[in-house]
Amino acid sequence: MAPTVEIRDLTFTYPGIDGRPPPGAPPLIENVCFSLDAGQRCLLVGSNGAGKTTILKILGGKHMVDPSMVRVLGRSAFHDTALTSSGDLCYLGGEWRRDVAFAGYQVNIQMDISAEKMIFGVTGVDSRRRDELIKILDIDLGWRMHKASDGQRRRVQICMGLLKPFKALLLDEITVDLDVLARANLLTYLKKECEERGATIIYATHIFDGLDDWPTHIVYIAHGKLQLALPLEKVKEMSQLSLMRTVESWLRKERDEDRRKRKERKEKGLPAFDKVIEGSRVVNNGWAAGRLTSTIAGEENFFLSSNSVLR
Ligand SMILES: Nc1ncnc2c1ncn2[C@@H]1O[C@H](COP(=O)(O)OP(=O)(O)OP(=O)(O)O)[C@@H](O)[C@H]1O
Repeated sequence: MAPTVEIRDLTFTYPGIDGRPPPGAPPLIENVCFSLDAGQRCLLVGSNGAGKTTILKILGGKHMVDPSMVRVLGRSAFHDTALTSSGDLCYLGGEWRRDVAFAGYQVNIQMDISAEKMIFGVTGVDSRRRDELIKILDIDLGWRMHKASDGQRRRVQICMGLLKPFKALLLDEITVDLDVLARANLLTYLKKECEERGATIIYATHIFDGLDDWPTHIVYIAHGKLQLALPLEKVKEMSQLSLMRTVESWLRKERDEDRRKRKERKEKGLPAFDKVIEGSRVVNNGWAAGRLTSTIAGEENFFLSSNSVLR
């Protein structure tokens, strides 16, 4: 069976305003390869700025790359919007933290609206799944979103995000606001989703509480390059430390190496940090709501689209 997520030689540079990488800009993500099968849960780890969010956004179809570089359920999310609109592929992170899709609109999660209205506004969902999520996340349907705490608001948002039975889920640290119990319950639920339904999850996080036995795989990225993609057992064989201490040791080594290189550059009279190439920052973080031309017909028709860069 084909892997659920397949990344082959993924290379990416944020485009400038003209849609092309600025001349001289080095790739931000370089030759990343890994794949995950149905039922697997991957922790995506790396230091700040390593490229985790960028990879998740590419997988989620928010930045365009050559469709041969990333396949989710055999398709490219950027080129085939049905992958996300059907709920088969779900991305929770980034922009999603501020707004949620509600009854076909983007809604700010701090509006004066009840949790019940938000959650029941998502149509076409299985009521048993909805009830289970409400229970697991311990949501009071009477909460008013504008008066709810950050964590309460986040629980409603996570509930809404998970209502459709995804096949692939991309999580860019969404549990920071959750209390210990809500986070533990959510992690247990997500594990069950993989074991019972064969869902595949990639979870980028810096919080390792309760994660020692949660993932099946670990992927470590540094400076946009793959350092390691291994099953959890292999990582445990390599290190006697807890997962958090293991990752900490990798990041410490990486930082020491970076410092050593910077020192060497300084000694040679070069600037310690690489020169930042101007023009590669995308306004709105690469997201432009809507498309000028639908690409739902598939990637083979994509050359017809006038919006080949942002979506
Ligand atoms: N829209 C953008 N345009 C240009 N460069 C960007 C953009 N967004 C992020 N970057 C750069 O890409 C690199 C990787 O960022 P990314 O957000 O993917 O890292 P991350 O691993 O998720 O970090 P963190 O752990 O801090 O969330 C960073 O150097 C960042 O400055």
